[in-house]
Amino acid sequence: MARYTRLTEPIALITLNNPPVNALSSAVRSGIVDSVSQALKDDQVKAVVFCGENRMFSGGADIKEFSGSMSGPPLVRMIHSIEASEKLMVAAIEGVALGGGLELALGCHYRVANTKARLGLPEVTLGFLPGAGGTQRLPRLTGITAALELITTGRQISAQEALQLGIVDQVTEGNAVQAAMELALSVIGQPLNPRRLSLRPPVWSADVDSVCEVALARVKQHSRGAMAPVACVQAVRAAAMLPYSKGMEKERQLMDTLFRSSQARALQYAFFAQRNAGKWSLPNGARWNNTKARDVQRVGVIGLGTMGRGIAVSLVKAGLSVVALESDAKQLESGKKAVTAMLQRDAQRRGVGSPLHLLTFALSFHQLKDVDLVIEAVFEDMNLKKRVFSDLCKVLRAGTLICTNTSGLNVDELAKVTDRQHLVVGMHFFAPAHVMKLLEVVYGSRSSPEAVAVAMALGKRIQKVCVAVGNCPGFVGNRMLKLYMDQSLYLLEEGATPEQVDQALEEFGFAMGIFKVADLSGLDVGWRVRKASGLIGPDIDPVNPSRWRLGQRYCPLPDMLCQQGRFGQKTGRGWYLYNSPGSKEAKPDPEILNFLEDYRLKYGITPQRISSQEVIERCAFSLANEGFRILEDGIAAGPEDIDVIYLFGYGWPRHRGGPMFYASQVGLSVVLEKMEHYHRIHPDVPSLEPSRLLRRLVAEGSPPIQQWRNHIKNLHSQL
Ligand SMILES: C/C=C(\C)C(=O)SCCNC(=O)CCNC(=O)[C@H](O)C(C)(C)COP(=O)(O)OP(=O)(O)OC[C@H]1O[C@@H](n2cnc3c(N)ncnc32)[C@H](O)[C@@H]1OP(=O)(O)O
Repeated sequence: MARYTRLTEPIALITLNNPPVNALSSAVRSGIVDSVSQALKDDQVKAVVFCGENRMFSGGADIKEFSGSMSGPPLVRMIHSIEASEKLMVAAIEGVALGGGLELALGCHYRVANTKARLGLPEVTLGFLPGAGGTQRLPRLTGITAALELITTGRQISAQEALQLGIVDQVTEGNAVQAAMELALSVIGQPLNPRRLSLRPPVWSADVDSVCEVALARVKQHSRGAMAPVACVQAVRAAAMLPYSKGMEKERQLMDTLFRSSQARALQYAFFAQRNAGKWSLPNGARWNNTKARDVQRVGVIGLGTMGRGIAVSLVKAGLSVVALESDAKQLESGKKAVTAMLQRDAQRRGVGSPLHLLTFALSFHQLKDVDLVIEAVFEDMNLKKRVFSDLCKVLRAGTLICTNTSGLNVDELAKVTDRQHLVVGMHFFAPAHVMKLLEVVYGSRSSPEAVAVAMALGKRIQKVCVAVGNCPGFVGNRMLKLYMDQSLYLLEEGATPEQVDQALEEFGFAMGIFKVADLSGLDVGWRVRKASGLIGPDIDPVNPSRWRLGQRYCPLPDMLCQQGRFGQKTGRGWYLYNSPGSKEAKPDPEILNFLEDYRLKYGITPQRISSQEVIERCAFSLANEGFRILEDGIAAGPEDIDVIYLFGYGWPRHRGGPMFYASQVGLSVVLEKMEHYHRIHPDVPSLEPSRLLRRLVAEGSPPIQQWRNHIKNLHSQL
């Protein structure tokens, strides 16, 4: 797990060997300790160079080990003895040096990095701090301000930036091991104490308190209740105030608290859930590792509205050739201007050449004849999409895939109008499509495994987090969102205000409360969908709209707002008031409070005091309860996929893992009890009834989330 090699006379090479990222597992740490001791015993060896197998230094501590009992040599002690060694230690960094990987390098006396290497301390993203001395050594190299920024964000930096910050001593375009050996040979014999970061005094300066306060305010604003960024600031502050040994004590105390926290468990779960999502499987047994995706080079994008523009930009940025089609010259021109500007801005920001040569703009379907795959992104209207699909079949080559960007329309119904149902899949992008990371890849009943594989591979290529999901109204994300929105609206009817609901959700950690999100997306969007689905029609009294539709409770509040022209941010008024149309700052609107009071009076509803706890329980548990139904229906392969969708598409706080993980943490029996309670009080809301799978998991002793897939399999085999 760590290979020891004697190089030229005075140098030994220690190669970390634990593919794919050379994580510092217990075996690797043991290997390093043994190899260092071998080098120390060999009188001929004057210097040691550390590197990683396959030109990858190290991705840090082995995250899998955190959930078990830790064994092997502790990282802190190992790095300390490397730094304290009387022989010269040099890190040769290629690929990445992250977390414990970088901390190991910081324990070395010199660091050399290849130009393409990336360095960082991302522990904060896993709910930790750099607990192997990183919070004490890094500030002693870079100063407090840079260390605070790097450690509280977990940002990865280039070798060049690391050189500027003093984190590495040399950057090489060539082989870092070779460069590290040359450096070692040139400094052998020089005193090592000045190179031992732990011997440096605290990095105190007169403005330390104010710098740390600013950092604390920033992390509190961004972290939405996450503990780790706050602990990172406290640990770095210690490096400014205390000698190294005392700073290390502080680091350890803070780390102990974080290590035991449910937030750290949630963040590590999220790390693996995200990577698991790429390992898709379909109910028919097709999987990511038994299905080949053919190559896609040229993609057609139909419709250059908001979604089509973002999709085209994502594709071009990934180096794909794109034919972007619009139905009339005016729309094409405005789409072209927008896409071009977005791409040019991006190229400028990244300091790369403009990729506009990859783009062709078209008005005729014939220009799509030689594309490998089409993404239709026209307006969310089934008939319009069907027309586009059948027109496409007249020009496309036989094997070309047709993907629809829809947020919930029936993929099977669309596929039926084509001559290639097996090559039709949904690709549900999230707005703005060039920014949002999530992509739901929707397989219909006839979609072939190859079509799913192609869509998933394309999504990965354009750097999306892709989740394969089955076909049902709203798929996974929006199907669950509907129930979450319903509960939020019922809470308004029962006595809450939009800001009260939003505040509870934001304190829970959501990026934005649901009413602010609704204002941002536009209330008219859902209004149109409700009209199209027959929930609003000529038989509904616009003045006293019914609160009972299609056999269950219905909240007409958003329709009533739309009737008043309150469409959200775009009209300057929605659930909140804005300074002007398009402005983003949401302010409570007294008119809304009066409107809600009148509404309750009109319908004889006695307002209740709604606690934040009730807001969270009704919203978060409803999401999870529907998630269980989605699992029962086989629409998502596992709870991790649902959580990834909520983390990347709906602003669910990462330090709470996702709605399914949250339910598992709160305790499934608690969730069941609460759902039973709310369903008893609101029997007119069928979705509050606990799902069968939730009941079953509780009956089976509430197994850990990692085992749910087996229980779901058993459930399916008994159906
Ligand atoms: C205290 C805490 C200390 C001291 C720490 O060091 S905590 C760990 C800090 N390190 C990190 O947070 C780095 C995490 N890893 C990554 O950011 C990326 O994996 C990568 C940049 C190193 C490589 O990215 P990429 O090439 O895209 O590959 P994947 O992300 O898909 O990863 C490949 C597989 O490796 C597994 N992996 C990655 N890092 C670790 C790790 N530190 N410990 C254990 N396993 C790791 C990852 O899960 C993938 O596994 P499979 O899905 O292929 O099974």
